[in-house]
Amino acid sequence: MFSNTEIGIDLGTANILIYAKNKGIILNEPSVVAVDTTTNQVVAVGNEAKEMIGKTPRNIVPIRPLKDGVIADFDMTTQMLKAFLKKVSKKAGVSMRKPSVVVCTPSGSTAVERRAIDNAVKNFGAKEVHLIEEPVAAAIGADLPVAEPTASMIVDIGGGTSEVGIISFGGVVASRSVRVGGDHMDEEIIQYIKRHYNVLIGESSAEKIKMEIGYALVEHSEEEMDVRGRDLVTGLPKVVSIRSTEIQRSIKEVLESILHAITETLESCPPELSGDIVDQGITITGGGSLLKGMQEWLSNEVNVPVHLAQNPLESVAIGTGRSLKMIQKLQKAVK
Ligand SMILES: Nc1ncnc2c1ncn2[C@@H]1O[C@H](COP(=O)(O)OP(=O)(O)OP(=O)(O)O)[C@@H](O)[C@H]1O
Repeated sequence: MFSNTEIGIDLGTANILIYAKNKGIILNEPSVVAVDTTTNQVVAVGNEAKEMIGKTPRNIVPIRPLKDGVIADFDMTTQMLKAFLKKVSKKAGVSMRKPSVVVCTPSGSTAVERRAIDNAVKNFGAKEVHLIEEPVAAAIGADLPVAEPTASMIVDIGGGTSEVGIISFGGVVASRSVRVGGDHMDEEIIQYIKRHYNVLIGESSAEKIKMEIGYALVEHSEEEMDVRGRDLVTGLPKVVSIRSTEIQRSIKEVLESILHAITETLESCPPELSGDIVDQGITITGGGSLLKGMQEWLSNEVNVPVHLAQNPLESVAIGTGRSLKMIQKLQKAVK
């Protein structure tokens, strides 16, 4: 049924990934656009635009059109999507003649936004466009047996949202979506350092701290890191030394919200499927699953084995691309 190029797009809050059949991931860039406010034109997208954050002249504003799992700026989201599609058609040598496209959208997007994304991709020349739910895409990408009559549980911890789903027979049996993810951990780190040290640090620094010395709520040997920012009292640059236990404390609430979504989903799982989850465990995907200690902490909390997917950052995109074949089987992957 899909005779032309088959493309899967993970339209994430933090990153956008494009997957092409037989080629794999052909684009993986931050979901950022840089806009010239004097002309309202997009001047850069992706990596180039992200590098501009906090460093541009006043008229060039880098924005994240997707925020907290929803499309915050629709016009910019479609412009960004078009720019990326153009880029892959030029660079990756993927023919964009009437591609069949599956897009995984943030769970919080409304029917109007979904329709508009559908239109934006169709305007680009797509022959057909399907939208897919994030947990299903993540589960397919993580090689879980989604079409089997056995329950697979997936937790995708992204930048703006965390999605929990139990899937069986190609359909979602139970799910939860919370608007917390890795980006909120960064925000909490910024606030913590501001409150305790009177120093303001940028988003990129906060993300770096999280990746280097951030831990889920597990015991670990203390680590330290020097952080550069602006002293809020003197206005001058300042370096402070931060400990990993401080970072752990600052992101505790975000972690607990994710855990709460998992326990709620387990509670709403039909009893005959709960046994499968105890046997198979839970698979975690998304950038947030890479936080140190995440696997250990979650399995301790829910008393079920937790596995890290093979390509946690790419699972949704891979699953989105692969789902083209299964699209008719997937109950919820409808236009
Ligand atoms: N090694 C790591 N340790 C901790 N966090 C990480 C690591 N690598 C990436 N992240 C975080 O993962 C998040 C991005 O994850 P991902 O790319 O899966 O999100 P997304 O799909 O764009 O977002 P969403 O699913 O909310 O739309 C960011 O907050 C990033 O800082």
